[in-house]
Amino acid sequence: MAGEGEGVKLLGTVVSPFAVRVRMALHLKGVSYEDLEQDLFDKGELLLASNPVHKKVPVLIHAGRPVCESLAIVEYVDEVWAGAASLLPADPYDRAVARFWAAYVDDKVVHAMLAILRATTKEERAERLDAALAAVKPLEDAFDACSGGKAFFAGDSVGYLDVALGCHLFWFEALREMFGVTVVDAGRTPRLAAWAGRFLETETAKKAASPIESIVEYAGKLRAIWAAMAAAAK
Ligand SMILES: N[C@@H](CCC(=O)N[C@@H](CS)C(=O)NCC(=O)O)C(=O)O
Repeated sequence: MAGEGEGVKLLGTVVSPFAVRVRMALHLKGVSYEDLEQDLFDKGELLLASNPVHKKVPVLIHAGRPVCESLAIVEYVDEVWAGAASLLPADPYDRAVARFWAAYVDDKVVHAMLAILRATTKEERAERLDAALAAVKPLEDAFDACSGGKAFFAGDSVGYLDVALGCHLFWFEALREMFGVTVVDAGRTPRLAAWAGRFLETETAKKAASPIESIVEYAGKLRAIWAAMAAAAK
């Protein structure tokens, strides 16, 4: 196994929630790394060679070897830098539950968020916001069982599921700025809203945060590309 102290590089972008997730894990574990900002509209050789299957960020390069997929990277970081507090729960059942919800976030919540961004009319966006609120509701319902009534999904401090969901809060905020929609809503999901407030106050969230204006700019570019593709397909 590669040594803990050997060179760590992160191929990411400042706006990628999945890269933010990895930055959060590295911060929690106290790992120093080099952040290599990628241009996703003009992918570089290192990214293509490091993640030839999906060609996506983030990729963590540790001692020259690439690790792909943000949740796999978080688990890798957790295992390699085992000296710092564990991100995943110690109990196998709790670990399985945390992994289940993290996969749920990346499937249902991310899908719902992108659907809002892709909407082309106000009506479509309103419908998709309802779907997004329905997608986050099960996480609201799971919060007490996961947290044991404590501040974070992982208990007294931030852990695996906190970073799995928390990395998306900056995009939620960008959607609010762009379209006035609120995905984690204090009225409908009060526990999640309170959790989000606490999470954003942590040093980890502050250190890894994406600037909202950069997300808005990037999201605008994506929407322009999708609109051009739709027009070309007509
Ligand atoms: N499941 C992947 C998702 C990564 C992902 O979607 N990355 C986006 C940026 S947020 C990307 O690299 N997109 C470039 C592309 O699709 O070509 C993970 O968790 O790492």
